[in-house]
Parts: sequence; structure tokens; C-alpha cells
Amino acid sequence: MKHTIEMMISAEEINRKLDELAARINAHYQHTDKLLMVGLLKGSVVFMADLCRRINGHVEIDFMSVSSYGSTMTSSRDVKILKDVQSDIAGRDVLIVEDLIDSGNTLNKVREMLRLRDPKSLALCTLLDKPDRREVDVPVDFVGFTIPDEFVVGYGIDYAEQYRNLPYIARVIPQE
Ligand SMILES: O=P(O)(O)OC[C@H]1O[C@H](OP(=O)(O)OP(=O)(O)O)[C@H](O)[C@@H]1O
Ligand code: HPA
Ligand SMILES: [Mg+2]
Repeated sequence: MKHTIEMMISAEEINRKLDELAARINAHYQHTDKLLMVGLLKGSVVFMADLCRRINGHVEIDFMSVSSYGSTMTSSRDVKILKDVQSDIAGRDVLIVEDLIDSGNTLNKVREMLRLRDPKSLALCTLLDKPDRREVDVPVDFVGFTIPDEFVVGYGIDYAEQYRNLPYIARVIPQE
């Protein structure tokens, strides 16, 4: 699809938000030993890299890979688990780290899957939230930016695998 992109959230704004989110997460987990941060590949990689370096104490990171979008702009609702976490999460404090919640299908599936493994606690952090697009309700504990119903790219987020390397978040504008 022919399109252009336009900056929506600058790298500086993202940095400020990361400081704010990390302060809230650090306060929430101040008495927790060995927090496990679980990122969803590939979109959360950049956010995870920047966020985990702001978290205090003993922190472990792990990744899952689930995919529902392929190269389209709509959720297939059929969320596939392509790679599971390596850690045993039973009895652990687990924070799922996601780049974006749109329909909620991805996080709903991942949350349910991890919950069945008896973590001590399970919370969710997302950099971006698009509540207008929600198809399933997912409780989110830490939200960076609430954004309108626009397709976004950058800072780890792709359109057909492009733009993950942008240091800022941009909206995709379809062209004739
Ligand atoms: O709330 P939802 O409607 O489920 O959409 C959000 C998910 O979609 C995107 O991932 P995608 O499946 O495209 O894979 P990617 O992270 O590898 O880009 C995004 O990174 C979220 O994980
Ligand atoms: O806005 C988006 N951008 C990229 N991937 C996505 N997956 C769900 N929503 C989006
Ligand atoms: Mg993703």
C-alpha cells in the first residue's frame, strides 16, 4: 500500500514517558525480589531495552513470540504462539511488556496463558494503548500513551516489517 508517515510522538517525549513509567514500576515493585519482565517479540524489543535499564534491583528478562497481524493492518484474532518463555514463571512476579494494545487479542491470549502457570503476580505494561479499537477487555496496569485509532509505526512497531528502527512513533497515512 502506498503511504507516507508523519511523526506523532517524538523520541524526547518517549524518553520522558519512560522515566515516568519506570518510576511507577519501581515504586510498585520496590519490595519485590527478582522481577521477571516478559516482552512480546518483535514489537516490544526497543521498549523493553529502554525500560528494563530504568528498573532497579534484580530484574530478569524473557521473551515470547506471538503473531496475529502478519503484513496486514487488521488483527486476525487468531493469535499464534511462535515462541514460549524459557523461564518457569510459577511463584514469580511477572510484568508483561508490550509495545501496543489495539484489539486486545494478543495480550488477552498471552495473559490467560501465563496466568494458568501460577505466577505470584501478573501485571501488564504497554507503551501505547488504543482503547477505541478494543475487541476484548484486558486489564492494563501501566500505560505510556493513550492514542487515537490510527495505525502507528516506529520504536519497534512495524508496518509489513518496515519502520521498527525509527526512534520516534509515527502515524501511517494511506495515499491514493
Ligand atoms: O491488541 P492487538 O490487536 O492484538 O495488537 C497488538 C499487537 O500487534 C502487534 O504485534 P504483531 O502481531 O504485529 O507482531 P510484531 O510484534 O512482531 O510486530 C503489536 O506489536 C502488538 O503485539
Ligand atoms: O497501529 C499498529 N501498528 C502496527 N502494528 C499494529 N498492530 C496492531 N495495531 C498496530
Ligand atoms: Mg507485537
